[in-house]
Amino acid sequence: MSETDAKTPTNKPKPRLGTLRALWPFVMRQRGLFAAWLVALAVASAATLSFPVAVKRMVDFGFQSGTNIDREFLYLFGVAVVLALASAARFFFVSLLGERVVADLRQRLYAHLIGLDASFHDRNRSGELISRLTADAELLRGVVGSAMSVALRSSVTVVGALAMMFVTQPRLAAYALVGIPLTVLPVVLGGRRIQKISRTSQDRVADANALATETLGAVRTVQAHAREPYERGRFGNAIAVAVGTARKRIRWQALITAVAITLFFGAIILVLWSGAHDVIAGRMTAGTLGQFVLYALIGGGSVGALAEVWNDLQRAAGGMGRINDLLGESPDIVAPASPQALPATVRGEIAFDDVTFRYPMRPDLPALEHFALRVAPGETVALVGPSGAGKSTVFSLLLRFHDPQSGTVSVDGVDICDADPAALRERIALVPQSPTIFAASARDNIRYGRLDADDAAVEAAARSAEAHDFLSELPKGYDEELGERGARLSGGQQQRVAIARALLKDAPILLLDEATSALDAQSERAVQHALERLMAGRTTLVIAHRLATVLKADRIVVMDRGRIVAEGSHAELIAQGGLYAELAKLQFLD
Ligand SMILES: Nc1ncnc2c1ncn2[C@@H]1O[C@H](COP(=O)(O)OP(=O)(O)OP(=O)(O)O)[C@@H](O)[C@H]1O
Repeated sequence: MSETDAKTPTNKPKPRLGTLRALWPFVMRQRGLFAAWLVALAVASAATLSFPVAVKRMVDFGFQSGTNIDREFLYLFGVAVVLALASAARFFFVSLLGERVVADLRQRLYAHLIGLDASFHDRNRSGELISRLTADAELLRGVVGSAMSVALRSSVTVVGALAMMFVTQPRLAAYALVGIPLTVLPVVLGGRRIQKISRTSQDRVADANALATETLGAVRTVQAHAREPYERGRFGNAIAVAVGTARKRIRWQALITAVAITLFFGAIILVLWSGAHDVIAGRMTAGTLGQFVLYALIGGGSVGALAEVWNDLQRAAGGMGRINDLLGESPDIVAPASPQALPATVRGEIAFDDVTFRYPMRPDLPALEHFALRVAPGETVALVGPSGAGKSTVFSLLLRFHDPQSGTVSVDGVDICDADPAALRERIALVPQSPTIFAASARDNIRYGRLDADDAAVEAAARSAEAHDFLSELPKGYDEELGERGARLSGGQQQRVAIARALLKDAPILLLDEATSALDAQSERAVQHALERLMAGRTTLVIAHRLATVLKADRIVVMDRGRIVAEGSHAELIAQGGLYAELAKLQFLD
């Protein structure tokens, strides 16, 4: 992917109304509802259009003495009841259709987003993606659940009313026909503009959402800096900008509606004026003019509705364009068509061969350069180096979050580019520096390591990780909700939950990013014990920050600027002096 593509979708050409076609497959998955809606729509429209006929009968015959006026009113009421029932059915089917289609779309979008690779998520803010999932999807609910309905219903009504106007009075109808194209023109022209503004408007909403997601997600940092007023101001500004753009769109929409309605009714009134003269001259009955007036009003109302809906469709096309862009993103990291199976006998051997890698967002700076490392099954290798040396990148490449530009990474003798990423990741357990604790029960948090583990296995893992004691002391024990990002646990406790998760996963390869933050002595010892149990019998790559860890490693690899600069045991490396000796002095104060 080139760098211009790698930017956010903002630079892509704006979508046309045609983007809404992408909704069609989703609608077709609800065929039954769609068909039921069409039937209800047809019945309701027929009932609407037969109203003026009933009115004409009432006026022309019902008011003549000697006829049965009651029957005419009964007929009128019958039409009203059919209209009511059919309208209710139409509303029910189309609203449900909207809900289902949007639910389906959101589900697909989420499923797609969560599968996109690290470089996609590096360049897209999660808050913005959430906005696509919510605000943009919401716009489409409006389209399917209402705009589509109004559009079709109004079109049917306009055509029907026009046809009936011709049946009633061809000459007057011909006059009215001239008025319609006049009204459609400004609507179409204005619609283009609205779509453009609308897309910008949705982008601003996404900006505000992204900001809120980020700051609410880091609320402690915000409060610790006493930056609540600052963040309130920033969010307020983002919202104000969003409202400003929306206002522009609304203004255009209002203007177009006014112009369309004026033109249409202007034409109708002109026609009526001429009809009124016909009635006075005795060329037409009053009932016929009444029927014509009603058709003209029904038709005119529908044209107004179409004008509004046209604008809604333009807005939704903006949203759908965004969603389409996202659905069109394909991950760079995919399983090959016929992935090579990793050997059945798991050894846990790792090899980096002459790997050079630059992050897509930093093409100028190699994060790893001619990096070569072999780790034997069961060996523990400590990675040490200054910040930015590329230690975490080693993990990312091994997990295949990114592919190197040159060189190969292999596990158990298989180039990981030839393997299925899911199979590869099954063989690796990661304990990150700040573990991710989900807003779920402690049990489910540990079970994230192996979803089918039973309660006994979860508890055994927690015991080995020295997490059992504090977990069972929680008010609800293992069923206690840990709060978003583990807000209810201390740092050391969070680490032990993460270790329990990795123990449960029981993968042959362990990637461990040691926490830099100092724990109290007791917690530290518990974490160390838990880690020892976790590392036993596994190939371990550890980004080490503690002397104890470094001393226990089979080998220490010193990295600087993406390269390996020294290798050996602690004593050997200290004796060599150089970067390691310096780092040791600074870092391993204990
Ligand atoms: N997602 C990313 N996009 C662009 N550049 C990145 C990304 N992640 C890391 N880098 C850059 O790659 C280089 C190596 O980073 P890496 O995170 O591997 O270093 P590290 O040794 O783990 O550092 P630390 O000990 O501070 O975590 C750094 O220069 C960093 O700025």
